[in-house]
Amino acid sequence: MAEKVSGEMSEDSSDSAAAVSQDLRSVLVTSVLNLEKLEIDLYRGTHHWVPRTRRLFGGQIIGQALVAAAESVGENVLAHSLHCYFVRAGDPKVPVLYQVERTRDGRSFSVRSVKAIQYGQPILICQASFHSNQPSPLQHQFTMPSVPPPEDLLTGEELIQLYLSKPDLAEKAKQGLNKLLADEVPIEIKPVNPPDFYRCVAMEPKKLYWVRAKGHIGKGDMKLHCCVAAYVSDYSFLDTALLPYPGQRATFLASLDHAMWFHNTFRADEWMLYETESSWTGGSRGLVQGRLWRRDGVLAASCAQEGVLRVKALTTSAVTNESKL
Ligand SMILES: CCC(=O)SCCNC(=O)CCNC(=O)[C@H](O)C(C)(C)COP(=O)(O)OP(=O)(O)OC[C@H]1O[C@@H](n2cnc3c(N)ncnc32)[C@H](O)[C@@H]1OP(=O)(O)O
Repeated sequence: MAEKVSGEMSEDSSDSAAAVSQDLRSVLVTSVLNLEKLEIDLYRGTHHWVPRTRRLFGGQIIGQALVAAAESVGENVLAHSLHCYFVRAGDPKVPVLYQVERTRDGRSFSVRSVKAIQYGQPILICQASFHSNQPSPLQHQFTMPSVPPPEDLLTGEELIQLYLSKPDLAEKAKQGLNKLLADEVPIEIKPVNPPDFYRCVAMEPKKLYWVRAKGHIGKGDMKLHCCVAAYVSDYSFLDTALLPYPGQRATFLASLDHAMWFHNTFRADEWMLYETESSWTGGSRGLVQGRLWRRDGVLAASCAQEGVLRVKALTTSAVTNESKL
């Protein structure tokens, strides 16, 4: 019989003392990243939130692939990096199978290859590397940008409500915002520098927002926090590259690859600052880089992604009504 893995981790004593009720648990750990084990190194994952593009959310596939890879390594190693290619669109109508290949186990590092499969074909290929914790005299990192704390900022939902309260809002824009509100994304965000709704001037391709998984995860297993962060890191990442182009609407936006490096321990259910920037666009593609900061200023993880960006010029009246959350 198939068993569930990873999502339901053991609680540490402070969490069990708090007796976290089931409905406060993050859906990311109870469902999305809770894979069904079918065989040794073979898992099945199901979907929770599906974007309006009707293709599977890339972050979900990466997070699930990392759960599958992490199941096959020792307890004392943590993911330090992953490199993925999205080779086909994921179909939300069927589950995804994850097949793990144990590429190498060394004294310090273990490498795994994971293929995410639908209809017998790979939709994602992922290499993940795990490392045992080792001390080092070499330690440096950039400094976290100075921003207002999450408590002083509006959530994505509150910003949408604010935009919806504008009396002269066009019907089409209202519909778009209401659809956004209805989305059941298992992530909470608080933008630090949200573009003004009516803004139709080019912005620097840089974003800053506080982000965390919705619901409670607990201190628990650092491996699982890495999987949750992998999920979160793909959310609203690639659209950073569109900020300089208010006159263009994306007709096709899809990530081609995603890389991630984990530097320090963190909790994915606590606010982290996501700093994203796009260093380049061209040839219908765009490159974005991201840094996930713990709120105490420690750099938790770095990410990079290239995506396809196909756009269409907006008419002047449409530019003013486009939502740029
Ligand atoms: C943004 C965050 C996310 O999570 S995105 C989700 C994760 N990423 C993904 O799902 C991407 C998965 N990968 C893919 O879908 C494929 O690798 C992609 C990127 C589409 C590869 O593209 P390609 O090799 O062109 O595939 P294809 O021939 O099957 O075409 C797909 C659709 O694109 C169109 N297309 C192709 N080339 C052009 C072009 N030069 N100009 C305009 N359109 C083009 C094709 O006609 C095809 O369209 P359609 O699907 O038939 O409507």
